[in-house]
Amino acid sequence: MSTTVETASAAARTAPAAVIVAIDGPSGTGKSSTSKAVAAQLGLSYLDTGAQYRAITWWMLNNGIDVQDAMEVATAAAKPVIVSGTDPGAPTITVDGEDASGPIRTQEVTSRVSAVSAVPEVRARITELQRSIAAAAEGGIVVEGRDIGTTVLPDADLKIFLTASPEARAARRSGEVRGSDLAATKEALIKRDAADSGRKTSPLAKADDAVEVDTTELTLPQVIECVVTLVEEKRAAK
Ligand SMILES: Nc1ncnc2c1ncn2[C@@H]1O[C@H](COP(=O)(O)OP(=O)(O)O)[C@@H](O)[C@H]1O
Ligand SMILES: Nc1ccn([C@H]2C[C@H](O)[C@@H](COP(=O)(O)OP(=O)(O)O)O2)c(=O)n1
Repeated sequence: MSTTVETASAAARTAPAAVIVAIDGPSGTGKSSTSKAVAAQLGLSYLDTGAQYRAITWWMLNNGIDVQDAMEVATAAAKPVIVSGTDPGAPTITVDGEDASGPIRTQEVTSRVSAVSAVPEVRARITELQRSIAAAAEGGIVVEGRDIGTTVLPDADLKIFLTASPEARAARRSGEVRGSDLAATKEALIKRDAADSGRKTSPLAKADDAVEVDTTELTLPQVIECVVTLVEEKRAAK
């Protein structure tokens, strides 16, 4: 009996406390790259919530749903089965059992995702899924998106809001696609940010208690180091 108690308390002394980290911000600020690296370095799970909104958008487009028709989108919102893998070293996403990780990154999905993700029934469904994934991550999790700190996980242990100038963000994004037009990338990115920030239901916003990190002049390793330090401080205080 006493051995069990001693073993349990020894484990509590050695295992780091589980932390829930919310990382939000607009497109191209470094959320995905930072979140994956931080989670991998600290042994946490990882969830890309943008991939889930992209996945439901991809399903709508494949199933003949008019994504400009909010009623049609709302009616279909419960149909696709979306499963996210939370290993930061190999994140996965399937829709109705099919690997969706490639097709969700097409230009067509990118240009439609803001309309679909503005529909309240879509947000309710995906938010519930995100909360259940976070609750199941026993060792802690880094969840990245637009409304994680404000709506999905308002009690997160640490909230980070990443920003960067539109110029830096557009340069990063267009650097990913060979031959892409920088001006057009910047215009599309600003348009998507405006749609995501302007929607009624849980818009892109910084939570009052989030730490804002401007990544414009920082390298990715510097941003990762900054967030790792913040997470370690929170863990130590738990
Ligand atoms: N601080 C940084 N400096 C330079 N490039 C960066 C930085 N952070 C991210 N990147 C690069 O910018 C691109 C977009 O980053 P990503 O993590 O996908 O952003 P987000 O998830 O916020 O849209 C990626 O190619 C990534 O490697
Ligand atoms: N928590 C979230 C995450 C993403 N979304 C929506 C709004 C975004 O424009 C799209 C795509 O998100 P994603 O993070 O993949 O976007 P990036 O192109 O990586 O910046 O999904 C959202 O509404 N709420």
